[in-house]
Amino acid sequence: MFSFKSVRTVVSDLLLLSKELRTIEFMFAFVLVVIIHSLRQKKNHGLPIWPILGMLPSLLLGLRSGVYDWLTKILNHQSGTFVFKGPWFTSFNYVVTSKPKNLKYLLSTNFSNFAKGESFNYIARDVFGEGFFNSDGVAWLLQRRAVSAAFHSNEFRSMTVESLVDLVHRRLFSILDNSIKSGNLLIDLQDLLLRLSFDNICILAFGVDTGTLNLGLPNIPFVKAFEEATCVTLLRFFTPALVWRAMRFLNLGRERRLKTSIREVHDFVDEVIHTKKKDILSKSTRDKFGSNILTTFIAMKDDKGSSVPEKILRDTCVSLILGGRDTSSIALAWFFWFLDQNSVVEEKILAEIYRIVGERETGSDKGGTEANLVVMPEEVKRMEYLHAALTESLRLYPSVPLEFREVVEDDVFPDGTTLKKGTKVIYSIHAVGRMKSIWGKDCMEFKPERWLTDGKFAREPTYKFTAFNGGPRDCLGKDFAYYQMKFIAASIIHRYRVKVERNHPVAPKLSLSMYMKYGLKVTISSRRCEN
Ligand code: HEM
Repeated sequence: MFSFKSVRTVVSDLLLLSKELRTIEFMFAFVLVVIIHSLRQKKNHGLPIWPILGMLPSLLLGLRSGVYDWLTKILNHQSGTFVFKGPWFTSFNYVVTSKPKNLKYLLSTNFSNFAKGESFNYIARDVFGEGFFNSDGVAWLLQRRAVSAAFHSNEFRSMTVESLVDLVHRRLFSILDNSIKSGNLLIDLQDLLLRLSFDNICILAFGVDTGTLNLGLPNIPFVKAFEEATCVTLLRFFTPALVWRAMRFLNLGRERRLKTSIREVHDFVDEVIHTKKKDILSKSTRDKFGSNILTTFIAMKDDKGSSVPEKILRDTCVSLILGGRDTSSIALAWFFWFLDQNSVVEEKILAEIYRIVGERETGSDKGGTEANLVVMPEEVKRMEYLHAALTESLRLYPSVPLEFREVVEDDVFPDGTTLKKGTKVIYSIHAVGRMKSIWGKDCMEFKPERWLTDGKFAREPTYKFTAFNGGPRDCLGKDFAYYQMKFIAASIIHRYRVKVERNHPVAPKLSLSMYMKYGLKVTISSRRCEN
């Protein structure tokens, strides 16, 4: 029998339940509306915008899957520009672009309104200080002028030729020959190329032979520390400032590793500067590699007769290593990976080398098939197809994939995007090289021919091919880099066949420079055996 009381309890329980159900229903509906609303933002903004977190969840997913391709996909979808909105109440917002007309405006037309800026300078200051990659105004201009004068001197050019012959023919070839003798061992070509360009820039810029490409491939702690430092610095750009600053303050995680790496990088460079200064003062040892950028910097005096401060010397050296070591070796690693999949291109490069060295005057080393052939500087310059193939590789895998700027005064991009003073701008060099609107439907294919007109290399404007930047901040080492890359590539291709390991994983690493994340594992065989 039901009592009146128990019926009342059941009814009140049911009422309570239905109230709770309604609350749950309401919350569910609310969450659904928020999700639908956030996802619908994707159509207009390129990414969902979530309450409080903004676009951060998508960025975290993008960082996991590969940030360069992720950005390129959004940029292609958004016709070349989108605004990244970070969490509420933070300044973690960016205008991201890859539109040529915006780039022309930013790099050249209104260059002075797009600085490296205070916030980016702060992010990279721990590693690069006030070095030319990380400074604006007078500090940048003075370093640029000094580096430019050194790069364009005849002495620098002839030293480049000399040191490359030694590094490639004596050191690199010994290692490659050894690997053949030992039964075609797997080698990491990217690692060898990085060692080569590191030794080369240290010889040319500092007059110091670091010998990382010597037989036995010695471990130099500086190298690992440098790679770690550039990697963590890039991650800071994609982390809300509050988070990475807190991690730095508490000495946690990657910020802790960064601190150790920076110490090692600075110790190495300080030691180089200290030794050079001692050499100059004592004059007891003659500089083995003649004058170099560092000795020029040490000797420089301002109007008041003061020398360049030690800190600026260090910052310039660290920037020179970044510019000189990573860029051209990484570009070569991607290039050899492309060649492995494009045997026709490799054959064309080989044919070009044979044709050009075959035209040498009688009496000189004719040796198109000569094993020890040393390619001469004038011959390197005439290698138009090789130049095109390297450029094509850089289009798809630019050594510097992303660039960062800050807007100085309120402005508007030519595509109509509003830029408030202090807006942070990222331009994706990686995306510019992969836009259908610039390169056509076959933009993802590796085709050196797209750079050739009547067999001659035809350059594109710098705001379409931005691998070397453009305008007043364009790459000062471009000619040097092309010479170095062409000389190394021609020498290797002429003498060896390079085969990439089957199923070798290939992906770009997240860092300031676009290393191959897993290196480039290859086997080498001698072409002599084929003739
Ligand atoms: C494939 C090879 C290279 C590529 C793709 C490349 C790319 C670039 C890019 C994108 C910039 C602009 C950086 C910025 O403003 O933040 C730059 C600047 C610069 N690069 Fe290169 N670079 C290469 C090789 C080199 C080499 C080998 C050197 C020197 C040994 C060098 C020296 C410089 C210098 C000094 C600047 C500073 C320009 C300035 O801020 O005024 N680069 N390079």
